[in-house]
Amino acid sequence: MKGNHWGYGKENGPDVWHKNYPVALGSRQSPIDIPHQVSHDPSLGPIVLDYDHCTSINICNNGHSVVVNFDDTDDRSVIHGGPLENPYRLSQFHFHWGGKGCDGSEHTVAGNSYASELHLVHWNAVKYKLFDHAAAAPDGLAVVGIFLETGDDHRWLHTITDAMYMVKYKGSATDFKGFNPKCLLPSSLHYWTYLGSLTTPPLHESVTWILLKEPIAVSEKQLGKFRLLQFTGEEEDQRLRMENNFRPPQPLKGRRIRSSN
Ligand SMILES: NS(=O)(=O)c1ccc(CCCCO)cc1
Ligand SMILES: [Zn+2]
Repeated sequence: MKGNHWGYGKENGPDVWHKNYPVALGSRQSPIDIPHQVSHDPSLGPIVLDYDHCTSINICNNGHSVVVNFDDTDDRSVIHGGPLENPYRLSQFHFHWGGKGCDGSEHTVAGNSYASELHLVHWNAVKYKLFDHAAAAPDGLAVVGIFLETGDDHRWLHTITDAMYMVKYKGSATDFKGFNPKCLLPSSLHYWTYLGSLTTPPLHESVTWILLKEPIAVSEKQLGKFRLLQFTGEEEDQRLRMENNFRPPQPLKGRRIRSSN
């Protein structure tokens, strides 16, 4: 991986991330496979997403995914409840997906992948001053994972896919105001939760994962628009289509996965 930064290719993909990020071989890495039997924990309350005053800022292509960033300078959009001791502030959301007709989720359920996975990234601003401090702390982040399966058009996803032609190349960004990710939630907020990590470098073991059991449906056409994005910048000779930007499941290493009701 000399010089050529981490990515999802043969030379710089998940199998070699450990060379620059040794925590890749750690004891609480993500994603994982969610097995059939998960212990139900009646003490686990509902997860609450207070996004009514959320402020989206822009949508950008960071060379690894397409990301919608939020104003997280105050507690205007937080999640709380469930396994969380504090409220966690919404910072950004992004996606992971596969190639045409291939699955691209990061977490798998009883060995099965979904077409894509949406991550709503939140940080513990009660205990940490900055996102990057929280991102390196064991109780710093809470990521809500939502599975996407192919089916009917998603009524609201078009606002995101329509903006993608503006952020085709790595390093591009455009205004993206007034988007409330509540419209991307499934009808049920039942979830699995476990302690894990960022699924991309720096792979910090700082994430309380909250995976919603119910997937949302998006059309193959909508997913196809994700694949118009490129890993590479406008000025680069190589034109690498952004797809298969997912890390495969990692060893559970004795961790407990809990299920809300
Ligand atoms: N795929 S993920 O939700 O685990 C995720 C979320 C956020 C980051 C950015 C970490 C920046 C550390 O300074 C990286 C990965
Ligand atoms: Zn992610």
